[in-house]
Amino acid sequence: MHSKVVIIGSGPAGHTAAIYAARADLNPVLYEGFLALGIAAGGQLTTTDEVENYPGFKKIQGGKLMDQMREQSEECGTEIVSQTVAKIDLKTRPFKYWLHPMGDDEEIEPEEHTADSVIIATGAKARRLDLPGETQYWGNGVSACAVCDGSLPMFRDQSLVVIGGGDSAVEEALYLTKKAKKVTVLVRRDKLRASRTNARRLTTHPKVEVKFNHSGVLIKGEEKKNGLMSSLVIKNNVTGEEQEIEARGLFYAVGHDPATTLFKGQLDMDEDGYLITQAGRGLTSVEGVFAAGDVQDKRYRQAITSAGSGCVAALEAEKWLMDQEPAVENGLDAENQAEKSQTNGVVPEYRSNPLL
Ligand SMILES: Cc1cc2nc3c(=O)[nH]c(=O)nc-3n(C[C@H](O)[C@H](O)[C@H](O)COP(=O)(O)OP(=O)(O)OC[C@H]3O[C@@H](n4cnc5c(N)ncnc54)[C@H](O)[C@@H]3O)c2cc1C
Repeated sequence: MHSKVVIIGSGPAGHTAAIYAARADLNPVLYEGFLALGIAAGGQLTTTDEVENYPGFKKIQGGKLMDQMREQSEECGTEIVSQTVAKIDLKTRPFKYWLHPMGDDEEIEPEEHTADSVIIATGAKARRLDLPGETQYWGNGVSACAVCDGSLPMFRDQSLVVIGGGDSAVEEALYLTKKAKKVTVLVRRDKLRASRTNARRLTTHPKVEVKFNHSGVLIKGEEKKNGLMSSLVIKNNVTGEEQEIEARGLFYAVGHDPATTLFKGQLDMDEDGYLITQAGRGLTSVEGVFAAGDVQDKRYRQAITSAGSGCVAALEAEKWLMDQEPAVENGLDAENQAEKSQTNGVVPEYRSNPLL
């Protein structure tokens, strides 16, 4: 199969890109994944309950919001394929890619597909600690996103715990202090990895207690269906001593893994594996390949910012494809053809990516 635009990923970034590309008559094909990275089609929002900060919806279930986005992209004309992209070759154009028949652990299908442009919206996965009780109380106290969930009524005027020692952990803990009674921050080592300013803000905040050399051990709570968490057993890593502390909420701030394994060695990435894009435009280091959403954003990681960058990536892809048309329609002369093959398919006068 050959497509003008292929979108990989099915979170808010992927579906927004699909809506824009479909409305521009680009006939996009969106691969929503079959439990890619262990996340259902629809992305991270399918793992949360209430979303209260997506404009237009005062309160909506994460899964429902994503179902509605999917419906909208399909109605606009997107072809949605429930498979995971297993392999991609971005070295020459048209780009080539292959699929897993079903889940990530399945063999790769031999059939080769091609695309003129690719929008990467594969997202990221918040790291979990696999503490006992985590699955039981996930969404009922345990979360991986304070900015997303910290304002929920269940956390107001409550004692909360954040685990992590970097700048994200500090920012998440400070965010929680606005509504919580108390925030305890568990730091595995004897110091924070945050900037000095952030560290000072945290350690001097009247609602915050930082416990260095401490880890979480066991999450406890109500023993009924959808029961809330109520406490956390913690351990002093130096003395081995354990204690139980009051905790209505537990927020992991131990990092995210961007879904970029497919693109290693092909696209520029930062030291944490996030795709590097040109700020505000979604252009990656390869012309014709765009990225949107959490896969290229380690700072904000919100549904609305992902949707916004999905729109940008689709508009950039549309413009870029249009810029290619004269070369295709008018036919390139032999000299240009030779130059094109030597420049990885990029004809200099049609170059729109200033990074190249
Ligand atoms: C528990 C939790 C609660 C949250 N709550 C909120 C909230 O209330 N408000 C808010 O604004 N944000 C919230 N967020 C953050 C928000 O979910 C993310 O910022 C947003 O979903 C990122 O969107 P995305 O489009 O970049 O990708 P993602 O949502 O990460 O989706 C990417 C999708 O692509 C699929 N995929 C990956 N690789 C492939 C492949 N090779 N082939 C095909 N498919 C693939 C993945 O399986 C996944 O389904 C929350 C996050 C979490 C974890």
